[in-house]
Amino acid sequence: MEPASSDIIAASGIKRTFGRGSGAVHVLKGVNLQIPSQSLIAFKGRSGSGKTTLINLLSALDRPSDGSILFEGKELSSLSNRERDHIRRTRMGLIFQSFALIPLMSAYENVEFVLRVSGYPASDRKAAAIAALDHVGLTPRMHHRPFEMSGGEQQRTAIARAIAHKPSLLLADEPTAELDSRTGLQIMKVFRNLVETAGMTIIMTTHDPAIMEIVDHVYELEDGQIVVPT
Ligand SMILES: Nc1ncnc2c1ncn2[C@@H]1O[C@H](COP(=O)(O)OP(=O)(O)OP(=O)(O)O)[C@@H](O)[C@H]1O
Repeated sequence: MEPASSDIIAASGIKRTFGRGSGAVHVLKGVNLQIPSQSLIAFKGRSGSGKTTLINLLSALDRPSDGSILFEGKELSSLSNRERDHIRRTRMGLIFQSFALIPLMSAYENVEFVLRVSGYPASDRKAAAIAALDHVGLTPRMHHRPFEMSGGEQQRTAIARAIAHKPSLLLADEPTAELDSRTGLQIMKVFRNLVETAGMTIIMTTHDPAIMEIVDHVYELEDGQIVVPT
């Protein structure tokens, strides 16, 4: 199938093998994917099926052993490391299961700090951090440090940090795994709002059937390939 211009990601024949020779592990064996812009997508699959490996490839943290990944029409593997870093820092946001916040900094400082180290213009940093925290409903808690916040608030801080530079793609590896189901659904509301109001595309991994019910598409990884999208 030809990639449609409205696809933010078009990947074909992606393979990823770790190791060599008799010790080689063939994790992805020819994954094809087309992700429409402004959609909320989940990858599912048993533990070890390659979800994190795929997220690392789509976010240009890793390179495929074979195959092509077009992100906003650009072939990621043809770019230098510097160009890939630039795309990741400007067009993508990453969120992890463990939040990964800096403990001694407030929510606001956590967001502002990441803008600072990624070279975001100094004159716009304060406004961008405040807008991102507002987007996830954290304005009242922005001067609290992580240990003074609930798990859901900490994850919303991590989301604010990932969206403050206004990326087009948000990649989230198990973002609700450490949260109870009610809080997990609140995070999904934040994601849905980002898709609807900020026009982002969100790709997440999950094991939670309740979450698979509320995303736009679920892709299942099995035996190194994507099986029937639902
Ligand atoms: N750098 C690496 N070197 C060798 N093997 C690796 C490497 N990274 C991942 N693997 C292997 O690839 C397979 C897929 O791992 P991956 O973390 O992508 O699975 P997953 O679907 O995200 O699992 P989980 O649901 O448990 O997080 C596993 O067998 C893992 O051991």
